[in-house]
Amino acid sequence: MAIVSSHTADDSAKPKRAQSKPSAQPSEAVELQPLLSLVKGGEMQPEDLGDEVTEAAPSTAPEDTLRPQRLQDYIGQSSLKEVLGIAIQAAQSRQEPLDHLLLYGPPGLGKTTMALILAQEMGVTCKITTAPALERPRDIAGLLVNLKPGDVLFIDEIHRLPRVTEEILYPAMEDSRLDITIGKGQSARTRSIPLCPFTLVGATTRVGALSSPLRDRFGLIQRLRFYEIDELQPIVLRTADVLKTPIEPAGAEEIARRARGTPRIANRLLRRVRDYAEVKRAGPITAALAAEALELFNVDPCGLDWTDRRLLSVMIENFGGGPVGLDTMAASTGEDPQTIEEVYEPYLLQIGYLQRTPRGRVVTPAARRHLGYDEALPGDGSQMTLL
Ligand SMILES: Nc1ncnc2c1ncn2[C@@H]1O[C@H](COP(=O)(O)OP(=O)(O)OP(=O)(O)O)[C@@H](O)[C@H]1O
Ligand SMILES: [Mg+2]
Repeated sequence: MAIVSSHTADDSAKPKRAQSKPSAQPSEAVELQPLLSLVKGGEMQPEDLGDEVTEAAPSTAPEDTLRPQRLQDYIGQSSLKEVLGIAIQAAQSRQEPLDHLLLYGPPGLGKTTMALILAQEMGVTCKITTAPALERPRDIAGLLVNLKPGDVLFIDEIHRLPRVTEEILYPAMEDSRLDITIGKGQSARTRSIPLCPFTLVGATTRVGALSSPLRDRFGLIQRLRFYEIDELQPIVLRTADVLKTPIEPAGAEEIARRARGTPRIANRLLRRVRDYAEVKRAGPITAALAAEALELFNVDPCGLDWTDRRLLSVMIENFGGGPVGLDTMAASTGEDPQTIEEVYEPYLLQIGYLQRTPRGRVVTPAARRHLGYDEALPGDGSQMTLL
């Protein structure tokens, strides 16, 4: 079933709709006019259509209320903003849709937010869906035929698109054309339906998992990087303002320092600190209060949580610091290998606590120091120089 939610350019005052997730409640069937005309003409059977293509019900999901609406309010990612700012201006002056865009990077860095901003800046609607919801060709067909000129179609986790669905996207992206096969066996025929030119924005945490034909059809491929503390601090201040939570700049900085370079985590930590401050009736969030609360929630001064510390300490204690293969790390910690690779490892690599070598992952002396282990044990990052 394809679940899609729409964000229109002028809906900032309306309640925000949920980012599409398979759990969203379907409410209203999407029009399938061009396909329906084929049904009326007897060329397609009604069962050929995606009868479950639906729109998600409006929602006030906390994440949606915190998203900045305009490019100028999107903090950090300066080179991404510059590239997209130019692309928007050029597309607007030519009165064309924006080129197809692939955004990749670890979770929570602002990919969905950027897709919504792009639609807002272009004055079009953003339809949001996620690849696992596009199981069958008719799911994606139903979405494509309903796009208006210039609309943004945002597909989250695009590396998970099934092959059959992906192949429908190729002519749609290149020639604004939908090729569908009608009927089965010997009587099967292919029909082409013209589509409105649109912009596909794909998001993924695993750009390497995309097939090259799909990757090559994106005109813009942009990576989101982790945020610096001085970029996360204004994000925390802005969120505190939206949540009407009194906070001092130093309090916001303390939260930013422990947020693993990730806005979503910064916002989540702020909510935890806000709870703590309210329960303790502590007044505005100061640096000391933020530190006290986050210690309680097991978030250390570098932003490492219980799982990060466990991954590193298992590697040090059981494998002399590495090299350790991903599957071995997963088996020894009980974590899923993909979660380690996509969620935990990128930040540990970024802050230099983990290194990847051809023989596996290695814990660095800096990580040993941080966790209070003896730095000079065999198997630590000093072996790296030999590899
Ligand atoms: N540059 C930014 N400025 C302000 N807030 C941001 C920024 N980037 C992200 N956020 C906030 O962080 C939260 C997570 O962002 P978003 O959902 O866009 O991340 P994502 O990259 O799509 O994550 P995922 O890979 O898990 O889908 C949102 O609530 C958003 O408000
Ligand atoms: Mg997202």
